[in-house]
Amino acid sequence: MSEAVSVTLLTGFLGSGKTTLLNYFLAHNDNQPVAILENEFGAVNIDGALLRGGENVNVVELSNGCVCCSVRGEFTAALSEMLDKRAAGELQFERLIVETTGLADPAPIVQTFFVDERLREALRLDAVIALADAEHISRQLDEHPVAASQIGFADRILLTKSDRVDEETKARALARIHRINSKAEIYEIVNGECPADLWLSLNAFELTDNVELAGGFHIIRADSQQSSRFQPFRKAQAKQSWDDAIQAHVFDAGLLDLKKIGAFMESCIARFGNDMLRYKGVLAIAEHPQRLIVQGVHKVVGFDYGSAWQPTESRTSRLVIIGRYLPIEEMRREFAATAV
Ligand SMILES: Nc1nc2c(ncn2[C@@H]2O[C@H](COP(=O)(O)OP(=O)(O)OP(=O)(O)O)[C@@H](O)[C@H]2O)c(=O)[nH]1
Repeated sequence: MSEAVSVTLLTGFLGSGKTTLLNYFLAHNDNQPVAILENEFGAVNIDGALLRGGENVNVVELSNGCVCCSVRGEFTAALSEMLDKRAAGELQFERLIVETTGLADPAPIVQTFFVDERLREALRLDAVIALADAEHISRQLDEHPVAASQIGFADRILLTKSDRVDEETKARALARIHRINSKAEIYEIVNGECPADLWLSLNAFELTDNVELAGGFHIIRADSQQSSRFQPFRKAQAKQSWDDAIQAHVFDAGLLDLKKIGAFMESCIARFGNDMLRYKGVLAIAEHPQRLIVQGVHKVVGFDYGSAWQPTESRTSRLVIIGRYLPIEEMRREFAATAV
């Protein structure tokens, strides 16, 4: 059986720049066979000239509704059909990019890749990329809960259109995005000019040891000699608060008891799994030489042992949960009680 196809899910509110990013990618694609599944209510947004030039690009449109509403049906069927055609040699692609409509909640789409058996074997979800329009994201978050869900699910966030806002507006947008998802790295891009390796092949669903929080954002300018510049978040902005239902919560501790942390995770997933969008932990287990990694999307969870602790390292545990309506104080108490 051939290797699983790497899938990137592109999300972001209406007009956030998804198609612009795709067009930039296609214009700079080095002929790698790629398929794009578009869910755009019939509108052909991908630049036709680019498509004609790119013989290794296949665009499939899913136009009878929004993927998040028909996820068990049309979306799964469209993916299966693409896989059938690939197996029959009618479609060639090593990579699949799914562009969702700006109004789609990524939750059911992400889950499809883990729940459907055939898709789970043939496709490997690489990462969820969310685009956020620096000019409009604050209003979109105020008015549309789905905008927070898109950001909450993301492994990486691309902040677009910063050329249209002043520094103050950008800083506010960044602080709010970071409060919803403090784990995803943020890259500021203009007109889709983003090197492909910054949003493709991130392996975000692998059980890796990394549970760092983003401390700032990267500025990408295609015309710049320097390809990327890191800028820490402003301290003052971090104090501001908004009432987005979705938020990132960080739980820190030292050594944990294996049975207790197992029971805590199981109980959280059973009680609150529907409201836990994404979570990841790198945990130090008493009397165990390796890190315990836990990673999940709602009720789909994976555990594994990662790299060994070095003698010089202090064994600390960190769990980050991006969720909504969570009884955080109660969860903090329960998490703390799993310490040895
Ligand atoms: N000034 C500026 N305009 C941008 C930038 N990125 C995208 N745009 C423009 O924003 C508009 C919307 O971009 P699209 O790429 O169509 O956005 P989309 O997310 O695909 O939109 P939907 O498919 O409707 O959800 C287009 O006119 C783009 O040219 C940017 O960084 N700066």
